[in-house]
Amino acid sequence: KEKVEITKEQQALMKVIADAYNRHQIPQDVAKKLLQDQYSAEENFLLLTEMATSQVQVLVEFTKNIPGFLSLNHEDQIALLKGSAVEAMFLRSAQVFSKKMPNGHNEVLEDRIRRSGISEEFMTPMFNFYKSIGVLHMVQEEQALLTAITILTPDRPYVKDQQAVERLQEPMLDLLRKLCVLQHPQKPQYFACLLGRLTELRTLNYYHAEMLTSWRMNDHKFTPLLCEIWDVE
Ligand SMILES: Cc1cccc(C)c1Nc1c(-c2c(F)cccc2F)nc2cccc(C)n12
Repeated sequence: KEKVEITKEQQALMKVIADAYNRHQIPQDVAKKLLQDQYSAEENFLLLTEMATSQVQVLVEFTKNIPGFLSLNHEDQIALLKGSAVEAMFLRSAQVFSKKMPNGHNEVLEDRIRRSGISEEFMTPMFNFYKSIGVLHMVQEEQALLTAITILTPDRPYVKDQQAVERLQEPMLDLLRKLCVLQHPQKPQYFACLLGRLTELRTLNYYHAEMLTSWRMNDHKFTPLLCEIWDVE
């Protein structure tokens, strides 16, 4: 049985990533608004747009705190952010959704999302993913590392220096593997399961692109930041 040890520098890396992840939380006022009294589909959509915009801002701030990210080629930094935004936001909202709020609020948030003019065909994969993340009961450090690993995916479109991204992603994967062994000793497959969620995440890019198109067809307005990160309008 191998003895799993987290080294000093891995502890330091963990602290930097976890602090960055916790420091940049979605403003509670935005999430709280969603839980207030009745809204029309239009108002629900506007609130979700505000929530999505703040999620992109939180994502950019978190990414800037990933050790080594700002030393990457600048075009590659943009390519990584644009290529991972949807996945990182699904991860973040899955975590917000699956535990952050007092009970009863999850149903209200789910109801708001379901009644915001988004068609059913996108709801099912979205909520299936939220549930599949919820059942894992990830600790904060695992969530933060998994998000950083998602952002540091070398084979995003237009990334030129993939090796430089791999060199940043590998230590995160190694640290996450050790953390899973230490946090979930009774589940030897836990690390593999987390990586399996990253594969499931990639399929959500497709649904998200479809959602954007259908919202635009119904003449829904986005914010400039959302237009920029997803090249719409
Ligand atoms: C904030 C939110 C939470 C849960 C579900 C949804 C539909 C949203 N809202 C959006 C998302 C989005 C996201 F922010 C996180 C996860 C999955 C997502 F579809 N993406 C976009 C893009 C343009 C406009 C909106 C309203 N929007």
